[in-house]
Amino acid sequence: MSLYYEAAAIINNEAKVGGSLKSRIFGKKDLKSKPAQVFALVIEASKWSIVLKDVIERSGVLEDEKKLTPLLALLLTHDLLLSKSGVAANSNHVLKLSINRHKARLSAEFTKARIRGGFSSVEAFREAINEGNYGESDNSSERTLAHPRWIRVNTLKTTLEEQLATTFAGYTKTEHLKAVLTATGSSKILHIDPNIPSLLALPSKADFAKSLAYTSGKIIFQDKASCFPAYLLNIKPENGTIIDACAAPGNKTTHVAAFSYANAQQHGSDARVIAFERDRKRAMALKKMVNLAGADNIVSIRGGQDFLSTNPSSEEFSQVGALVLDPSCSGSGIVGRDDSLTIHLPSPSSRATPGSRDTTSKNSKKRKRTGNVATENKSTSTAAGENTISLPSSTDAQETEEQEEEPTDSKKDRLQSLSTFQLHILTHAMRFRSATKITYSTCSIHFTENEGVVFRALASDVARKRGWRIMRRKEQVRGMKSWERRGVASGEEMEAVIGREGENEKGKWKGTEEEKKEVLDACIRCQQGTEEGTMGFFVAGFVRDGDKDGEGGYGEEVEAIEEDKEVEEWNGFDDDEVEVESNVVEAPPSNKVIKRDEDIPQAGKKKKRRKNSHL
Ligand SMILES: C[S@@+](CC[C@H](N)C(=O)[O-])C[C@H]1O[C@@H](n2cnc3c(N)ncnc32)[C@H](O)[C@@H]1O
Repeated sequence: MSLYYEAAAIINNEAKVGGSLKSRIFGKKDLKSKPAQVFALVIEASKWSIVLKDVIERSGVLEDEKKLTPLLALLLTHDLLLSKSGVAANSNHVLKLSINRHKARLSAEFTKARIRGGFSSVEAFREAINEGNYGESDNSSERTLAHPRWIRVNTLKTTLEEQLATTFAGYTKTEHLKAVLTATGSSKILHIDPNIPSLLALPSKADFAKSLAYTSGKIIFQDKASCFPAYLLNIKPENGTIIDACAAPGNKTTHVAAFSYANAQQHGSDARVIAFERDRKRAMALKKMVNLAGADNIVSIRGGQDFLSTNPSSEEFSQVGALVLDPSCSGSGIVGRDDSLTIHLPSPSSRATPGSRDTTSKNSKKRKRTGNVATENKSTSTAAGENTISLPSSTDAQETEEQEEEPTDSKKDRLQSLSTFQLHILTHAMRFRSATKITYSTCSIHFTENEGVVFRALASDVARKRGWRIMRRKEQVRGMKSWERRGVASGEEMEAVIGREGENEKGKWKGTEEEKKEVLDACIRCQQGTEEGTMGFFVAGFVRDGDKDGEGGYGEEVEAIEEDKEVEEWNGFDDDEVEVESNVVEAPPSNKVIKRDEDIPQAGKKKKRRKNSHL
């Protein structure tokens, strides 16, 4: 099969597998073409498709070449006109012959498109395409909200002021995040986040991956929501050593290290963080990140070590005063930065008439970018009459979730087993002798993994015996207290975790309506696709008075876990798939409207974890 057939099959997801485009290509064992070549072709052709669609239609290729599908025509035209090495096939290959027959017309239409766009050279045209400026409306109110490029200034190595004066010199500050969300790719604006210290929002296409500041660890790509847990911990001298229980790839570890260091500097104490990462491979990524961030003197990495196998009463953890828990989750809140890959397909029967040639706006920059359309197997027609293949944007993904009726039984089961594992991590953390503060977070939008786990943890034996309670909103650090999006729960969801009046049900939370509201108000949520520019995320803090040191023995909820011989655990999508592998691009499964969670079982690793021996 040629490169073009293989690329088309991948885009159409004929193998019906989940996961990112990258993983589908690089994980496909029977590819004849080089995976990197297929990947590059798909990405480049999708970027140019907004131009090539018109070029192909105006050339009438599809009317003359009945064997070419719109997608094949697009891929071939891309290579014919834009690849240095041309169409990658033998000169007598049927595809090469059919596209070559139209070379003169295609080239002429491409030149016209370039001139209409006001580009003096192909290089200038390419630059606009790469920066996402082509096809953008000039009117910011007409532009769709893009997920910003969040950049955390790593205060272990530099300061916000220094970065503003160097890496971001030439950028204009805006008070309004929305200006960043609707900015064109080349806009040099930035917004200093009002909630998280030393955090910046830049337009989504801002590319600092090759900047010295990034390669030297002075700036870190980290979604705003992902900065909440370390900040909410509000590290104080009395917190002693901090544990990050689920650390790789290390965004939160290095953030905690930065806060610990600042705290130590201020109070003349030591900064010490212990980072657990059960997966050895991921522990290597963690080590790299910790070194790059200049946190290696602060963070001691326990690579390949299961946090759940630690003994909370052991001497080595006697100084642990606070823990950050960011366990594996369904990842349903993750916004793949590049998951809105959209391919504009030429229509088979729309050779432009002379009149229509003239009506295309002189400058396609005026044309509004086609909205992403959740598609089925075939390309779909948008209201604008465009055929596109696309993955839902972050907003679409959210809508898909909301439109979803009842979660299926298998999805419910999966969330249930995830939440059992998450509760286990949380109640284990509550046993550390000197611990008085915990943050628990997920990048999930599901109650079961979020507020549900919080209520179940509060009702656990260990929480009651050791005096753990929710960190109330009024006790939270300023930027978190002022964050408006708080915990949510429907009556039905609450029923699952709240005990009935007059009944003594094991592991069920009991409290007044007022107390329930207080817990929900203490929980912090982020929602993807909003004007807040975050991914979907959840975090809650727990505190206790240090003088209450009940036994904290293993309670009923853990016994319940022990009864399952094995805890099935989903390893989920992790931050690194968003922040570290920021180039991951997803293409659509071919046969259905995408629901993020449906991708999960194939996309990540599902593991059977043996129950901990010490429990
Ligand atoms: C959501 S990711 C953590 C992301 C990380 N906190 C960050 O901000 O970069 C969860 C990680 O926890 C690890 N993990 C899951 N269970 C664990 C356990 N019991 N002990 C240690 N690590 C665990 C997983 O391998 C995975 O790398």
